[in-house]
Amino acid sequence: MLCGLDQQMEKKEDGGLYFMDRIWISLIGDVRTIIMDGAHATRYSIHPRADKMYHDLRDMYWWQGMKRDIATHVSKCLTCSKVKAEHQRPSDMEANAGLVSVDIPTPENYKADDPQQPFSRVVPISPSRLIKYRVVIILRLIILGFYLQYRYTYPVNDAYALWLISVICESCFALSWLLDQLPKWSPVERETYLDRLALRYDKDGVPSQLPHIDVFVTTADPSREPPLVTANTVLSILAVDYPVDKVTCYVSDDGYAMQIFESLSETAEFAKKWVPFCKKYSIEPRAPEFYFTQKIDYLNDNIDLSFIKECREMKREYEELKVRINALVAKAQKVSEEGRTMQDGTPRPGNHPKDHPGMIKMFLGHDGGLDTDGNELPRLVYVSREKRPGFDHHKKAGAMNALIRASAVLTNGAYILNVDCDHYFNNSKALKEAMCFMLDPAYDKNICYVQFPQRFYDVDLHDRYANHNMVFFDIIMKGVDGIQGPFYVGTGCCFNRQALYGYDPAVAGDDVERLLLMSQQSFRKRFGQCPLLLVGATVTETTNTTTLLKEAINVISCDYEDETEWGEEIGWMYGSVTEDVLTGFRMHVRGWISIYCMPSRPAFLGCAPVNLSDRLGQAHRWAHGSVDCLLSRHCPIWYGLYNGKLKFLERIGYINNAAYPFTSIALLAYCVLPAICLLTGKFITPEITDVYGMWFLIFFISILATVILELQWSDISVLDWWRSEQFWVIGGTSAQLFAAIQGLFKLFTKTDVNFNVTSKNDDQNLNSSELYVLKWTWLLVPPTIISFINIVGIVFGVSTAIIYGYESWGPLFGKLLFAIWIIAHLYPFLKGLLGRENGIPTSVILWSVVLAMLFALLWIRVDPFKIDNWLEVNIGSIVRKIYDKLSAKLLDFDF
Ligand SMILES: O=c1ccn([C@@H]2O[C@H](COP(=O)(O)OP(=O)(O)O[C@H]3O[C@H](CO)[C@@H](O)[C@H](O)[C@H]3O)[C@@H](O)[C@H]2O)c(=O)[nH]1
Ligand SMILES: [Mn+2]
Repeated sequence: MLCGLDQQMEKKEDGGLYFMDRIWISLIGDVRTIIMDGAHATRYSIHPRADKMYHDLRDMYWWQGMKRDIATHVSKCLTCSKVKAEHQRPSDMEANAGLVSVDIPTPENYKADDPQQPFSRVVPISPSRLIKYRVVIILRLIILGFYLQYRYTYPVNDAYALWLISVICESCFALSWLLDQLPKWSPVERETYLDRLALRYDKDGVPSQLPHIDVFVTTADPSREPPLVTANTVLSILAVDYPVDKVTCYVSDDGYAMQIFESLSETAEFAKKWVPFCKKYSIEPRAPEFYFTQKIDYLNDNIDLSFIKECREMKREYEELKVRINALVAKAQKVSEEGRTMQDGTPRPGNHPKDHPGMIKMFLGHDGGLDTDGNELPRLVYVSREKRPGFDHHKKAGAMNALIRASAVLTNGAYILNVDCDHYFNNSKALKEAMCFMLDPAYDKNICYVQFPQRFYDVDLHDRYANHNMVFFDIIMKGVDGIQGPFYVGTGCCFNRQALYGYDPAVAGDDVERLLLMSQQSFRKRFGQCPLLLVGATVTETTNTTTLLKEAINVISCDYEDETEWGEEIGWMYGSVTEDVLTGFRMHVRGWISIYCMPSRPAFLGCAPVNLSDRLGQAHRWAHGSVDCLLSRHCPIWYGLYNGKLKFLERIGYINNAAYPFTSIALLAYCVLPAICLLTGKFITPEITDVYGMWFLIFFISILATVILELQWSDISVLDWWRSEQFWVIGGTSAQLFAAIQGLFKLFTKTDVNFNVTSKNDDQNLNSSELYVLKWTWLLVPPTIISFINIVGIVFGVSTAIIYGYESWGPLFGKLLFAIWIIAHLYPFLKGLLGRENGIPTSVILWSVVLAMLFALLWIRVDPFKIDNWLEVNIGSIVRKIYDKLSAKLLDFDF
């Protein structure tokens, strides 16, 4: 269908839309000898691609027909009032139109084992579980209402401020809980049928019908993202289980690093041996570093001897590749010290990561040589977009947009999958998994992207800093998947190119119509000057490579985006460090749906930040991005409210995603409260009455019940949940708090946050000592203070209770629980903070602080100088006492 495009654009004047549609019909007619318009049909029947087109069309329209009926399409095409029937089958339609007799299968001869079955299905979550879950949510909401009402109506008279603050905080938490809870109302899980996909698109013996996919890999900083990590990702892509001529791997290098470029050419050479090896033995994963560190059981009886031999051989080859890449890294370090600067120390122009022309280099592919088995390999393209000082390059989003354009010119895959350089393909069928949704006619081409969960390979055993983020990836994402689809999380996501071009789903289905509707001028204004982009979807096989490369260099230049809609309306969105959520949001507003795909073997595995400072830095960047989003014109509360197609609950999900950093202000206050209570002896509620106790208990049980049921349907462990809870408090009192405050500042001053790339270790045997490496940042201050004052509060509370005697334990109990609850949440933080330096375990330091303070206070207790009135003990008196004691000692001292 797309081939006819050029002719159509030329002939636009003489028929417009009507003309186009006639061609479409005549194509069907052409192959099956039904002629609608003799002249056109003969003209196109000679087209060599006609047969393939017929199949495409049949797939597309017949399946849509199952739902909507082909007749509607035909009537639309013919603009013929004769075919009005909305629900006619092809046979009736023939009679009406008097021209169609295509042998499309009718529902009657549709068989169960027919390959034309849906490629995926929604696996419902057990209804009994779901019903229980929903009932509990509603109950919790009611109980929350009563609880809050009780709190509002019984202020604490002797500590009004404490009460007021705590009630405000609790209301904030209630609101944030609600925002968080609503989108989890109807979670779903999915299952794919790769065999059915293969039956229809990828039959043995016939050329594959699967669409072309461009895979994007981004790398930015060679010192934090070692070339070996990127090389492994690239190898896993080149070896992916997908027709080789239908995959192209683009590597975007924002660091303009020699070592990345050169290691890519080494990687391409190595791929010639690695790819056939992977395919021959169907190994997983196809990233050598991770394959070889798996335990391979050479002693297994069934194992093929030739496999053992080749495997050892490959392993040796890979070790050599590693040596070569490491040598390149070492060389580059030397060069960057000498070569990149001029005599006077200023950077050499044109050869600096922040000042250089665009560069593209193609490896492998058609003319890049064959692998050791004589087969072609997927093409590999290195792209480093132009950088000029003084330009806003828009960080990762800018890099992605440059890639969209370069790939449009060079290969123009209908789908785009993007991964971070450290996220390798752990499941070689990942592309096919995505296609199970993209090509499924049941979705009627309404899918903008298929998102895979982020999984990580190098998280410490206890996942101390909640890197796995299970609550997000296994609960929240499944929840929104049941509404309009998961959020885009920046990596491991397969896009429909049309959606990235900013089209609405309804228009995107019909490329031809779309291109015709858009005048040349508005096209330019939107996409920029590149004529090849203009023709968008045309097959560009005829143009020679040099012209294409020249054009590709043009589209990755700095000023290409001037006065276009890149980053504003189309492509990856600018204006936020977390370009990802915003990009997905724009698509959902346009009415697209997205899909969450969780194959049992994780599709991609990435590298998580190892130590506390990196983790907090990342959480800070995310939170900052969310705040940006909330305060930008893309604020999910308002954006597209009137003419957008965002579903209500999906909107709530996005609002929660953008507003969560602000809860941290309430959280901070709430974490300080227990310490104040302990030190002043006051509390946030009037003395604990039976009514309050009852409401609190019921409320607590309802929280527990929702959590338990949630863990049940989502299948995550209590520990995973607890880690997320802990990190909620840790991140909330540091990263998110700062982001919220900075965001508010940014409203007035125009400062921007940096995209500090998270460092990735290429040695995936995690060095546990690194877990405790700590760089000092301001982010650490608030949680440290909170922990400290709460520990002091506990010590103070306990020791005064000891002083008072046991009657005073009663009222203390609530306060102590409150403080311990906070310390328990901050525990991983304290462990990270105190680290394991010099082999002293954290617990020792913690305990010594606690014991020392206890001891000091006990010492006061047995002090011979008794305080007259014990009942008046408060901070003042204790301090006074210590002071008295010290001064007495000092006075005694014989100078
Ligand atoms: O100017 C830049 C900055 C970053 N990157 C790339 O962006 C990716 C993500 O960076 P990373 O430091 O690994 O951030 P993470 O926090 O681990 O990444 C998560 O969060 C980001 C948004 O903050 C998303 O873009 C990522 O896809 C998502 O995995 C990496 O491949 C970088 O090479 C660029 O290409 N250009
Ligand atoms: Mn990362």
